[in-house]
Amino acid sequence: MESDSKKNGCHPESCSSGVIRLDADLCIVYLDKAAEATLELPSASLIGKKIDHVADLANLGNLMHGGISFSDQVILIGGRRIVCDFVPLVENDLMVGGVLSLLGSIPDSCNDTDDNLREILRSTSAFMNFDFDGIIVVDRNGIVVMVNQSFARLLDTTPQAMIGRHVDQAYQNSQPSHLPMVMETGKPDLGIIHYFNGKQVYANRFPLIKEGRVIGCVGKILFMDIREIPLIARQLQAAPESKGHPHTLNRKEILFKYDTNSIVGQSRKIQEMKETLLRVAQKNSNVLLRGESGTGKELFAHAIHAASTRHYSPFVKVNCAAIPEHLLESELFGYAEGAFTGAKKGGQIGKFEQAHTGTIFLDEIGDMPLYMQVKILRVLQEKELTNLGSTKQKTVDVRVVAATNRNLEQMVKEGKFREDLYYRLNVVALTIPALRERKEDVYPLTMNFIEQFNVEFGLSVEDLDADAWEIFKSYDWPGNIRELRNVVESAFNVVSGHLITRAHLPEQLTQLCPDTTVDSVGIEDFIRASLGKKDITQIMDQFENLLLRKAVEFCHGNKQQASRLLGISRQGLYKKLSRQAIGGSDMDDSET
Ligand SMILES: Nc1ncnc2c1ncn2[C@@H]1O[C@H](COP(=O)(O)OP(=O)(O)OP(=O)(O)O)[C@@H](O)[C@H]1O
Repeated sequence: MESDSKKNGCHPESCSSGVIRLDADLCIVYLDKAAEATLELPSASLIGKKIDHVADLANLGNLMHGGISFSDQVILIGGRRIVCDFVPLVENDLMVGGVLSLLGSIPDSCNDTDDNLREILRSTSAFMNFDFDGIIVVDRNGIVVMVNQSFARLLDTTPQAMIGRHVDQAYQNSQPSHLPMVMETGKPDLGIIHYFNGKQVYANRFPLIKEGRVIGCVGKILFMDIREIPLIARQLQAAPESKGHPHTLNRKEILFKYDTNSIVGQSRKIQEMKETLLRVAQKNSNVLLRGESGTGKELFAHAIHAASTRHYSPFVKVNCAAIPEHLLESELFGYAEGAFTGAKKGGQIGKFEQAHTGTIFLDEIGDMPLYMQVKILRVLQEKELTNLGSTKQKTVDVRVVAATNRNLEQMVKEGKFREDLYYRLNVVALTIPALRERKEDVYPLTMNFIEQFNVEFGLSVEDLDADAWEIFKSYDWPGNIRELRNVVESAFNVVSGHLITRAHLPEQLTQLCPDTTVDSVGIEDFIRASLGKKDITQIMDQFENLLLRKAVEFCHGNKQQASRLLGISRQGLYKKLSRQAIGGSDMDDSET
């Protein structure tokens, strides 16, 4: 029988913490009080010492020397196991030192790890952290002694929170671990499907046997989601053999165009929405996305799919407003061979079937005709559909994400939208706020689009000038993010330098925020209005413009005299007039 403390496990104590700064040779240059306490030596005797003289780093030492960061790894200090992170300090591509953060110790009282197992852990800890597949190691008592980041991430936790706990306590929201059973039988458990935090994973488990004795057990997750397996098989089958080398599967290839990271925005509203989205995505409920046109409803729909367990299955978009009414039914539900004149041989699969096991995105759902609403409701309720021209019922498993910018409640009242369908779709409603309600997102969105268009246009635009930013901030963006994106794109068509200025923006924006000129408000007010919005070159430009015009005016248009008045050559004056686009700047010899 295990003691209670063992059963409950122990996890790192926060008391053994601290920060140690190291130089390029991994000698201690600074340590805080907490680290001093953890090392149990006064700082004076530690400064200048090599870190591997005071701690057993095992293979982690190689990583530190190589300037490679790691987190949640175990080192030994005075026989105690301390969980730590390492971040190298790099200048001009050279490692100039690093910071070792001690996160907490795993108490000895909870850890009578076998020496043989300790040795295995010491020699494998470094590579385990970088393994893409999830790996966990428990000692013979079932206490987690090592777990890598991939594994912990699957459980929405960190290695630090798991190490030291009994494996029964360490898995949240999952089937109980089979590792204790494998240790009991001493036999490997291969190709097992295990339910882990909302996903079915494919795993192997091996007992660790030394001198005929089980000293622990390793679990290794081979596929983080078993739906990956047929996909990989399909990709391998389709691999071009003619190239002479096997097609290596890049996991990115099976990922998506957009995911939650594609949603740019730092406003509280958008951050909260992203959190809700991640929570909602894990469930299977239908989602209704509301928001004005261009707020990002489609982007959110993609992100929900990408964050859901359906993400290896298709995401199928249907724009309900764009499909001619007479084609809607066959588009959505497919048709059987010979269903109507001109029907394809073999029939056609509909959008719902295409989305089987995945997500269907019904955009502009408010534009769906009433008779089609009934049919959609049936698919949602019965999970069954019938192809046009057929009597055979087919089962479909789809999650519906619908979107609209129309007032569905009003449409229900007016009898234009079915109430029962409304409730079916509105299980989870997410309303994306208009851009004018979260102006703080204008900056990150603009910078994000600048980055995208730099690649697309082959330019190196860096920023907007202060005046253009002012316009962006005061404009209301009725077309929301789509309009912002279009404005940045149109600026890319005319910009030549590193900055987007007022001159590159469309009239609809600049008209609403007229420029303050010296002429319109006078010198004092112009300076007051410009400081902080325009830089010195722009302000001086305005003064030069005024001065040039006044000089030419004073000389009744005689540029020769005006140039003398300004103390510059005639050519110099023409150049300046031309640069400032002041009229009559063509060389006119008659004036000489
Ligand atoms: N938060 C965001 N971060 C980055 N890009 C965004 C964001 N929101 C929207 N976009 C971009 O803005 C454009 C419009 O977004 P989207 O098509 O998703 O809007 P929508 O609400 O579905 O519009 P509509 O109602 O007109 O169909 C797209 O190019 C999209 O990628």
